[in-house]
Amino acid sequence: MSNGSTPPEGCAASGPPEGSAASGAPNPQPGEPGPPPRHPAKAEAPGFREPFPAEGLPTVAEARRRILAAAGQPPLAVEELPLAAALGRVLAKPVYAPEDVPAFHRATVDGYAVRSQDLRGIAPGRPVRLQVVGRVLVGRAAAVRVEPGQAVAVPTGGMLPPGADCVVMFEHTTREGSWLLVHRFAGPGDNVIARGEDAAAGLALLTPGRRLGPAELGALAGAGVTRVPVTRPPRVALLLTGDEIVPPERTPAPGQIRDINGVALAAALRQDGAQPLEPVYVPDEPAAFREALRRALQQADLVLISGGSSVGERDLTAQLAAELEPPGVILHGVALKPGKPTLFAMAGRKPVFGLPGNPVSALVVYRLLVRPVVFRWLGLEPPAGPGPRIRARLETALRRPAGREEYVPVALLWRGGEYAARPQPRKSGLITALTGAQGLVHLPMAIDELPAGAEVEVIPW
Ligand SMILES: Nc1nc2c(c(=O)[nH]1)N[C@H]1C(S)=C(S)[C@@H](COP(=O)(O)OP(=O)(O)OC[C@H]3O[C@@H](n4cnc5c(N)ncnc54)[C@H](O)[C@@H]3O)O[C@H]1N2
Ligand code: MOO
Repeated sequence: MSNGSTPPEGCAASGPPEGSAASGAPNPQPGEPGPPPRHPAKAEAPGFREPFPAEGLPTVAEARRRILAAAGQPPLAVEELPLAAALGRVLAKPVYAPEDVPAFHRATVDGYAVRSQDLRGIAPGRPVRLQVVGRVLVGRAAAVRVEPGQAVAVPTGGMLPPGADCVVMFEHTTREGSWLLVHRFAGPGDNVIARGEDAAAGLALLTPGRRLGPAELGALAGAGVTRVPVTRPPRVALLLTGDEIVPPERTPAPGQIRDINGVALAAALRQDGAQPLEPVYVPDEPAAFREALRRALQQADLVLISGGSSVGERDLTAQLAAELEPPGVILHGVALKPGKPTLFAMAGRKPVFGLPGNPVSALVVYRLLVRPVVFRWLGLEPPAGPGPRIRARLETALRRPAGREEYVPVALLWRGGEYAARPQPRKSGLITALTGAQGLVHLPMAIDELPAGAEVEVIPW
C-alpha cells in the first residue's frame, strides 16, 4: 500500500544508487520532461522514517535461517486420499509394502529359462545343447520345472519356472527341433527381476516427506496400496492492501490499479501444494486492516500480506504486525533486491509475511523466503544442497546494487549448444519482467559485477 511515493525507481538498475533513492525524484523518460510527482515521495511524506539501514540487514540466507528457526515445526494434519487424488501431495507417514513386488521371479526378455550352471561350457563356436521341455504363458503360473540339461520357453513378463535361475535371450539361441543351442552365457539372475526386487513385503516403500509424483503413485499402485496418508495443504490467507488496488474484474478509477499479487501469489501457492483462501482487499485504514488480519489469523495456517511492508506513514503492515501476539515481528528488511521491505512475524505459532507490493518483489520473495515455510507446513523434507541449477552464459553485464544482493530474472535461450541468460528489466513494478523469465541469476554480496559472457548458474523459476 503506497503512501504515495514516486515510482520505486530505487528498484531499477538504472535508478539512483542506494541511499540516494530517498530523494524520490521522478525518473522522466528520455526526451520527456517527465510527469510531476502525483504524491510526495515516501522520504518527504509526513511521518516517514529512514526506511532501512544501509548496512546490517540480513542476507537472504540469514533471513531464511531466522524465519525457519522462528517458524519451528508445525503439527501436520493428515488426510487419506485415493491415488488418483494424491498427485503432488506430500506423504505424511511411511508406507510399507504389504506384499513382495513382483510376487514371483519374472523374465525381462523373451527367451528360455535355464540353469546357468548348464551354460558354463559355452565358448565361441561351441554352443551348449539343452532340451526344451515346455513353455510358460504370460499371466499364468509356470507349471514345468527346469531340470539339469533342460530349458523352458518364457515370454517377457512371464514367471520364471522353478529350477531355472536365469533367462537367455531368444536371439542368443537357435532351435533344432526340440533341442536348443545356447550361444551366449547367462549368469544367475540375468534377465530376471527377482521376487520382491521392486519392493519387499514389510519394508518401507516410501518415506514421509516425499512429494507424490507419477513414479511414487505408480509404485504404490504396484504394491496394491490404493489410499495414501498425505498432509493436509496449509490454508494461506492473502491480504491485498492498498487504497489503489482493485480486484482484476473491476475497472480501476484514475490512480487505481488492478490487483496482480492476489492472483499471482495464489497461483504460486497452489503450484507448491498449498491452499490459498479467497483474496481479501484491505484499505489503508488501521481498523479495517486490524480486523482483516484478525480474521485471516483465525481462518488460515499462514498469512501473506501484500503491500504496505515499507515504512511510509500509510504502510501499515509493520504497525499492525507490532500488535501481533508474541513472539511477533522476527525481521523487517532484507538486504535483497527486489524485496528489501520484507517483513516476517510469528503470531503465536502462525507465520505472517509482509511482502512488498511490487509484483516482482512479491513473487521473488515468495520464491526465496515464503516457499521454504510453505514446504515445512506441507511436511516436505527440505532439499539437500542448493537445488538444481541451469548453466548459462550471461548475455549482458550485471552490476549489483550497493548493500543488497540481487536476484535478476533471466530468459534462457538455446544458442549454439548452450543457454544464454538474457536479463529482464530490473523494475520490480513490471510483472512482465517475469513473464518471459525461466530463472533467476543471483548476484551475491561477494560479487559486485558479472561481465557479459560470464558463466552463471540459473535458479529455475
Ligand atoms: N522513499 C522510498 N520509497 C520506497 C522505497 C524506499 O526504500 N524508499 N522502497 C521501494 C521498494 S524497493 C519497494 S519494494 C516498495 C515497497 O513498498 P510496500 O511494500 O510498502 O508496497 P506498496 O507501497 O504498497 O506498493 C508498492 C507498489 O506496488 C503496487 N502494488 C501494491 N499491491 C499490489 C497488488 N496487489 N498488485 C499489483 N501491484 C500492487 C503499488 O501500487 C505500488 O506501486 O516501496 C518502494 N518505495
Ligand atoms: O526492490 Mo523493492 O525491494 O522492489 O522490492
